Amino acid sequence: MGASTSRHRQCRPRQSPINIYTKKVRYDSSLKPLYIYYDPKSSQRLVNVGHCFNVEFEDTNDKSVVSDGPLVGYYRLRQCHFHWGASDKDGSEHVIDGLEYPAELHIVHWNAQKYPTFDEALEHPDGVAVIGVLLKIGETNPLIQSIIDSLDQVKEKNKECPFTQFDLSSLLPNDRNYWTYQGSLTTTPYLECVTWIIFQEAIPIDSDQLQHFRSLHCTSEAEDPAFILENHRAIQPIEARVVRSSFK
Ligand SMILES: COc1ccc([C@H]2OC(=S)NC2=O)c(OC)c1
Ligand SMILES: [Zn+2]
Repeated sequence: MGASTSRHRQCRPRQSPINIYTKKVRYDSSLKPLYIYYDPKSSQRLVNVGHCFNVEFEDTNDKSVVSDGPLVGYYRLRQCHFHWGASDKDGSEHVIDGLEYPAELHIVHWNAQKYPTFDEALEHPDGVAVIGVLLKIGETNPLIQSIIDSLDQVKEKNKECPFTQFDLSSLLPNDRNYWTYQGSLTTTPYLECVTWIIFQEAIPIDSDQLQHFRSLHCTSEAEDPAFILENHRAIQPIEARVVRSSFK
């Protein structure tokens, strides 16, 4: 390989999302059950960030955290958001044995035990922990409906509104079996700072609720309106990584 190509060939060995090929997953008996506690008083606001909407939480204290599982120490809850597709046929970022789900919830936490700020944590391989929850078409989800009922207040990019007393833990699946692997953020700058924890069990959302996500604007009030029809990244090469499971 010529010097010029080697200089330009970017080495990014741990990009996300990936296809989780369950036949190649390795059960790891040393993986502990996850400890997850989210205080509804931590939720603060709903923000349209242009490519999606975030529910943002107070992360100046340790009231809402995840620990154990594959993690060392505790990670503080910062925000959650969804990824979806232009139709119900696709939309999730992670794919299971080639099966795409219609959407995926990301719950973003950072290693506040080791790093002083979220922005600093983004710069380290153990800085961030994201819980991924797959969504499947099913009955109306009342928790997601509580978000949708406020989406009209953040229709345009950069708009935000108060969003308090949100019980995020009620969105988690009952079954806590999970897959875990080392990966990255799934939007630019794709920083390789994420320990991924993907639940095996999907949670329900109905088709009309998904359609509300697609009605959000990726444009500000001052611009001609355009919609966030989809915001999921294509799967990336697994490279030398192995996905571990907490279950046989
Ligand atoms: C500032 O906080 C965040 C949170 C998430 C992401 C993306 O990575 C994952 S995971 N989902 C995404 O949309 C991000 O990308 C720069 C920054
Ligand atoms: Zn995400």
